[in-house]
Order: sequence, then C-alpha cells, then structure tokens
Amino acid sequence: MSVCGAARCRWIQTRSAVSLLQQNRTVRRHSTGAPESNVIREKLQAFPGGSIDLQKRQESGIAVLTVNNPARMNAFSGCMMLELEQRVCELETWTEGKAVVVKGAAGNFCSGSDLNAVRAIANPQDGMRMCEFMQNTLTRLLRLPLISMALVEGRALGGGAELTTACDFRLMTSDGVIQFVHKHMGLVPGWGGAARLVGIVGSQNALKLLSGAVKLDPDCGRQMGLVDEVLHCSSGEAETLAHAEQWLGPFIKGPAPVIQAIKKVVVSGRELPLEQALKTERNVFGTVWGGPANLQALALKPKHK
Ligand SMILES: CC[C@H](C(=O)O)C(=O)SCCNC(=O)CCNC(=O)[C@H](O)C(C)(C)COP(=O)(O)OP(=O)(O)OC[C@H]1O[C@@H](n2cnc3c(N)ncnc32)[C@H](O)[C@@H]1OP(=O)(O)O
Repeated sequence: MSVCGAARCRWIQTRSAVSLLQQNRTVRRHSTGAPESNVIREKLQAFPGGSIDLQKRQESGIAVLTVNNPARMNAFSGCMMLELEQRVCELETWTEGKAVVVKGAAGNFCSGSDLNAVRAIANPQDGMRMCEFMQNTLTRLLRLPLISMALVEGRALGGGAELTTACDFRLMTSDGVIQFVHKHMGLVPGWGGAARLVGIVGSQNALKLLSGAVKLDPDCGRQMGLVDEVLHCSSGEAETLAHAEQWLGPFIKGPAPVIQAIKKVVVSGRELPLEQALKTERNVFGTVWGGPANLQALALKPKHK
C-alpha cells in the first residue's frame, strides 16, 4: 500500500472508531415539526445566569471545565446546560488534549439544576426533554477521548452528584460531600446518574445511596469505590487544582494520541458488546501501531524494569 493509501486507511479507521464512540444524534420531531432537541433548547435559553468556563492548557494537555454560578452554589441554569454541550463539543475535537478536570467555582462543586428553572418546567414532558438533553451531553462527556476527573470541593448535590459520575475519576477534598438528594425532591436521577452509579459502585451501594439520599463523605466514598482519592489541602482552590493535576500526572504521561487511544479502548470495553469492542480495539490499535510514539519506543530498545 502506498504511504498515501496507508495514511488514508488509518484516517478511515480512526473515523470509524470515533464514530462508534460518539453519541448517535438521532433527530426526533415534536408535533410542531421542530426537532425535540430544539424545543427544549428554546426553553432552557429562557433561564440565564452563570457560565460553563473552559480553559485548555496546551502545555500540559489538561483542560479545566468550571461550573460557574457561585451565587446559586453553582446550580445549572438553562443557559449553562446549553453551554455545557458547547464545551463538550469543543473538547471532542481537542486533538492535543489528554485530560479534563471538571470542577465548580468558589469552593463548591454544583448544587444540581437551578430550582427556579426546575419550577418553571415542572411537567413530565419538559422534564423528560431536559433529561434527554443532559443525558446526551453527559454521555458525550464520559466518552471524550480525554481522561476526565470530577474535582469535588464542597457540595455535589442532585444533578451535581450525577455530573461526578460522568467522569472517569472522582477526587474529593476533605470537606467534600456527594449527595443524591433526588428522593428528597420526590425524584430519581434523570441525567443518567443512576445508570452510571450502578456501573461504578454496584447495585447494592447505588440503592443505598439513592434510597437513603446519603450524605457521602470522602472516606465513605472511597470505601464504596465512588471516590478515587481524598485531597487533604487547605490553601485554597489553586492549590487543590494543582494537587488534582499532579494526581493525573502518571496517567497522562506520554503523547496525546496514545493517551486518547487508551481512553477510546477503555470506553469501547466499557460500553460495547465484546465482538464490537474487539473490533474497535483493533481499529484504535491501527491508529497507533507504527505511529511516531511506537517507532520512537522501538528505536530505543526499551527495557520495562
Ligand atoms: C433532583 C435532581 C434535579 C435534577 O435536575 O435532576 C436537581 O438537581 S434539583 C436541585 C437539587 N439541589 C438542591 O435541591 C439544592 C438546594 N439547596 C440547598 O440544599 C442549599 O442551598 C445548599 C445545601 C446547596 C447550600 O446551603 P447554604 O445554607 O450553605 O446556602 P444557601 O441555601 O443560602 O444557598 C446560597 C444561595 O444559593 C441558592 N441555591 C442553592 N442551590 C440552588 C439550586 N439548586 N437552585 C437555585 N438556587 C440554589 C440558594 O437559594 C441561595 O440563594 P439566595 O438567593 O441567597 O436564597
């Protein structure tokens, strides 16, 4: 095969692996003829406030995604839900990236949906539309070809607790609390948080956390397997973030294409039936085999002592 042909073949393999891992954006239509997703987009647009901030650090390959609405303990306004989708979209195409840290502003993680917006759309149809929208965005967040971490300082409540489950890892500061408060609101998780929680801690623990609306502290979170590390640092947000980035260090050492390929094979192993996962793994393998990092490693005659 010519060099051009090999390059094209690799490109096609990457695209097919990527498309397998990306969200199917099926367009369902509302009775007005407008796609369902547009109906909820318009409604969410009516609830402003806060922002979702994205900082991409080219030198480290780590992005920081901040849920920023401190006056409401970083609750998600409608506009923030829309903005989160845009930010995830930006991260999907960040080829130089290796990881993303999801955090809240001003020492709190996120207190879930903005209750003002929730009150205004408190009917089953809009509730289901909002859930579908957030499920799609959080599924795309979890499937990013970047290693993701929720950095939980202060409270992660309701939808905020669900957001932590859409990341690969969860780190908590010693003052952190994760609480699925849904039962107290007469609800169940709807942003995909229950399905993901079962996958992370098993159905027994998930049932305890949801039915007890347990205020989970970092040590209990660790015992249950929901929390990967507890950070004991007290000198403020910048230091906490630096510790979190340090924790990521060993996992993101190496070239971005290799880190992204690792994340892709883990996502396919986690989500796809075995035959499909094996196929995706072969395709992703083809994107790194004989690639620059592979050739460099071979040239060095490595010994993995
Ligand atoms: C159930 C799932 C659902 C979903 O969409 O799937 C949700 O996520 S619903 C939201 C679930 N979250 C809550 O119900 C949180 C309710 N708030 C609280 O429990 C407290 O405010 C708390 C514990 C976050 C903080 O308590 P603290 O005493 O430290 O502070 P304040 O209560 O004075 O809060 C400061 C300020 O923030 C406003 N706030 C907090 N959370 C929300 C929220 N989710 N939506 C809107 N606004 C929120 C609170 O009202 C205060 O504002 P103020 O103008 O000073 O009254």
